[in-house]
Amino acid sequence: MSTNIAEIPVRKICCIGAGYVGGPTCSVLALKCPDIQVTVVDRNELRINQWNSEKLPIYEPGLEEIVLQCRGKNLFFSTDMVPALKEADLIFISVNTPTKTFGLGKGRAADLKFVESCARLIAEVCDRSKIIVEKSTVPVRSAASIVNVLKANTKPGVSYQVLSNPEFLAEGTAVNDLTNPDRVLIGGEESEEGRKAISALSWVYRHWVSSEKIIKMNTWSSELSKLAANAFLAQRISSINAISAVCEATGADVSEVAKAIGLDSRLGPKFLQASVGWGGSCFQKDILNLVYISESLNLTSVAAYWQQVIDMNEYQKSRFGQRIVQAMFNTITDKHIAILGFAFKKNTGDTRESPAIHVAKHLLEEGAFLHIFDPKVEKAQILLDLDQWDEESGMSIHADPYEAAKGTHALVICTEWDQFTTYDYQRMYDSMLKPAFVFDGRKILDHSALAKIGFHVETIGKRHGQSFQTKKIGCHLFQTALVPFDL
Ligand SMILES: NC(=O)C1=CN([C@@H]2O[C@H](COP(=O)(O)OP(=O)(O)OC[C@H]3O[C@@H](n4cnc5c(N)ncnc54)[C@H](O)[C@@H]3O)[C@@H](O)[C@H]2O)C=CC1
Ligand SMILES: O=C(O)[C@H]1O[C@H](OP(=O)(O)OP(=O)(O)OC[C@H]2O[C@@H](n3ccc(=O)[nH]c3=O)[C@H](O)[C@@H]2O)[C@H](O)[C@@H](O)[C@@H]1O
Repeated sequence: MSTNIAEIPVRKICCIGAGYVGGPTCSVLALKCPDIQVTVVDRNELRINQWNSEKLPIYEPGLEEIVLQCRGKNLFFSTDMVPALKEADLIFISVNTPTKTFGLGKGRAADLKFVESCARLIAEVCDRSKIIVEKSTVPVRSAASIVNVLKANTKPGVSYQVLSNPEFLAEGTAVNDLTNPDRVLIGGEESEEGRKAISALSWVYRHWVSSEKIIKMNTWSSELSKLAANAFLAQRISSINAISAVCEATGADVSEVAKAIGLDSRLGPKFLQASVGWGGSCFQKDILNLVYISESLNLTSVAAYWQQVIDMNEYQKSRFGQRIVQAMFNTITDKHIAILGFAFKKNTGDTRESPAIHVAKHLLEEGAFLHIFDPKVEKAQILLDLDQWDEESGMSIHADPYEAAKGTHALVICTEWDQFTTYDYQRMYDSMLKPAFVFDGRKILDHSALAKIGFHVETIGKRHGQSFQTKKIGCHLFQTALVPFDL
């Protein structure tokens, strides 16, 4: 579709929601579109103050530079929602869409109360027609609900076009994902007005995204594509994690298997890193949402299929925790264990659904005392995530990895931070109790170098070092945990 820039009057954009999506997306938008004024609004005053301060509310490589360059020029953060909404030509709704915690669909359906309240506010305060862009991840056909709410409350003479424009950025690489997207989806109504709205949003993206990457489609396809993309990505990790369990039981090495699979050009090498399990704010909630939608449509086999992707992830997280206990002679009560990495992945301070939380809780329940270190996660966040335990009874949180390791029986790697590969593990080993264990839940360390130092090393998807348990300890408990043959 050709777009005539001069005809499209998008001069002011407002984004509701200054979170992990709204903040970075609008910062890049402001950087790439100096002719557009972008205002990000949020009802959370603390968050807005942080966006306006020197310490941004989220850590994302490359983001600070962009905010500093654009803030106060064509990028603004505010809690004053009404004027920003009234002035905007186009409004992004980028609020959270968590899993419902009560009522119909509890534990599975997406809670759209924040999206709905945005639609109500827009209809209440705006007195001229606008384009509303659904940026949040929502169940398929949500745009219809937004249209209904808007129509029922709209002022006379005002009309809205609602577009679906899901976001595919991943945390830790958000700036690069936004500046070089694989694709931009724009779903809209199949009408003249719908096409005009799609063109207007497309014009905004055309400031930096080539037209071949801007894919126009019907609204429901666009909404469903987002859920499907996350489900496929998570499914891939669950699949390699399922294979990792077979590797541990047989002597195959999951890294070798992943390499072999990934060289098939039909499959490709990405997202085949076996791990302690996937985390993050979206995979779980979006798949649960897909499961709920499928069940609601009486597609029970489809629902069961996607549910299994989540179940496999739960299995993987639990399996890792159990393996730590088993390897440490079936008891970790009163033992000191260092957890290196608490974020759900590297290059972010976000801990939402982090597998580290699951592992830490498992170890705490088994009676261990934890020493936690993460380069970017705030202490208060860790205490909040592990709120049943406090600093005296269960854990201490460290600002230095060597301090965290000192006097412990084991190191547990839960996040794949690059700097973890450069630490002086000899120094850590010398300060630890013996035998000293390493449990590498991310497969990032040099295991033979660690074994040379003297560590007993266990990792995902590789049969664990039998020699230590069977030859040196010889306890029957271990024999049962091991596979019945030696390679
Ligand atoms: N986090 C991520 O990497 C990605 C998230 N998404 C989707 O984007 C959406 C937003 O996710 P995040 O940015 O991570 O959420 P978030 O929780 O970091 O931010 C959402 C913000 O919206 C604000 N908010 C909620 N209701 C509001 C209202 N009525 N008025 C004003 N502000 C309101 C909240 O105060 C919060 O600051 C979700 O649907 C998510 O599934 C999509 C792609 C990537
Ligand atoms: O909708 C969303 O919120 C986003 O969800 C994911 O992004 P994100 O969760 O930020 O990060 P990912 O890189 O996908 O990692 C998710 C989890 O999987 C784990 N992972 C990833 C890749 C891999 O090979 N193995 C693996 O265990 C990561 O460590 C992390 O815990 C998707 O990658 C984004 O495209 C999507 O926009």
